Amino acid sequence: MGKTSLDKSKIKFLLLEGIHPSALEVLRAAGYSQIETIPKALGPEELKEQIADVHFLGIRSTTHLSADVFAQAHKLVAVGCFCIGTNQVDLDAARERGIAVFNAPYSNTRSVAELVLAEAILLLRGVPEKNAVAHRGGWLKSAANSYEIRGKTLGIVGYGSIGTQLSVLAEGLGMRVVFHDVVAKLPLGNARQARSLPELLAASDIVTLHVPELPSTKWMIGPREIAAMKPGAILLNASRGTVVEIDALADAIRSKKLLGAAIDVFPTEPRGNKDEFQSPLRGLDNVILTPHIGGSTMEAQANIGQEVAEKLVKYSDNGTTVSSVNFPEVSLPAHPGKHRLLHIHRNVPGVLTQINKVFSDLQINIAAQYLQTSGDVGYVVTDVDAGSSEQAQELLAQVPGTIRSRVLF
Ligand SMILES: NC(=O)C1=CN([C@@H]2O[C@H](COP(=O)(O)OP(=O)(O)OC[C@H]3O[C@@H](n4cnc5c(N)ncnc54)[C@H](O)[C@@H]3O)[C@@H](O)[C@H]2O)C=CC1
Ligand SMILES: O=C(O)CCC(=O)C(=O)O
Repeated sequence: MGKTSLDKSKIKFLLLEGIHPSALEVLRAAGYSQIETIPKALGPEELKEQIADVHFLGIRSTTHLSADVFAQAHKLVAVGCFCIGTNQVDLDAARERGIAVFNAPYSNTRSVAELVLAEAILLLRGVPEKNAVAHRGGWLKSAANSYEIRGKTLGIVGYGSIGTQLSVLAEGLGMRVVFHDVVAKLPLGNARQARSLPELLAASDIVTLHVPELPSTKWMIGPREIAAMKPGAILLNASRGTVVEIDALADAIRSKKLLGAAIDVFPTEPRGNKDEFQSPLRGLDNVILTPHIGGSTMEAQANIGQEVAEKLVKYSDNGTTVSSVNFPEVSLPAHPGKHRLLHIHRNVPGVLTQINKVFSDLQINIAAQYLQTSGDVGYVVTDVDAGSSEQAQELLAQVPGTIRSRVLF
């Protein structure tokens, strides 16, 4: 891969999936003007065409970036996931091509916790079903199967940023909280950590899922786990669509094993608002179906837009990779009066020696140098006096093991 060293006016951003305008404000304020926005996700073929000349790509949860797609993204420097989850991106393939990936790990967590709690209350009162019946001209005034939330047990699977916030909010409403996590976690308030998933399932009136998409969480809730839940319990999933076997859930709702469910994420989701949503859960009145909007509040989206755009700008302007999810993390100071050479390479012995040989052969004085490695990739940043970088940049790009090099003026 060759060198990348561009004037800001030539750097292209492509923002997909209706990323909040706060991102554009940050990019424009930083001097970037070539910014294209598309309100939906793109399929692989369209994506390959669109990203061929793009330097920075912004996506949310629906755009899949595979090794195959990255193979066509010859100019891509970084990807911003304007969300928490990065399961939609082949992070290893990106790193191997020297493409840094960033996300917003916290900004929408409160929004998810609020939605889940509201859904739990509505489902315990049978509101989705009563509402659907009323829309069809019916009248379902009854206390049967309607319960207060206080005193009920909430089982939280995945006690991370979202799970812990939910724990605190639920206890505020008088709920008991039990959680399951693969890591030992400090229980907040009076919550307690279950010894296993089956123990949580057996103890909970409401089970809510807040795990990332991982091989270990794929189809984590299937027929066996649903059978282990209390009769008349409720299942909430605002994590990832691959965590719950949706046919098993539909069966459990139809057989009345479960009283209701709220599902925000699906194994297959439409790419945009004009595409049809298909699911075996359609038509089941006591299932709340939402179009992956757990994090879709104005507050969360504005914050995410700003946060991720700032990370892209920092990487573009200064080389800083702090909080990248797939890349060696380096925090860099400003470099006034210096040129900054960024070198991404295979993490094999001898590359740093070769890099520094370039500077010594050219008799270039190194003002500062930073190195970090992550797995199979190394990242070396070298500040040199302005005016001496051009020849060095050309020779650095030829160092064996180079993945990508860039110079910042
Ligand atoms: N519906 C929506 O719009 C949104 C969905 N999400 C999803 O929610 C997920 C969770 O978000 P955060 O709480 O911020 O993540 P987090 O990383 O803070 O917490 C996840 C927790 O799950 C635990 N975990 C991992 N594997 C597990 C397993 N097999 N069993 C039990 N626990 C396990 C981890 O140890 C961690 O404590 C995200 O990865 C994302 O996929 C996030 C934001 C919005
Ligand atoms: O808002 C989105 O597009 C995705 C939210 C989400 O699932 C996440 O943040 O991981």
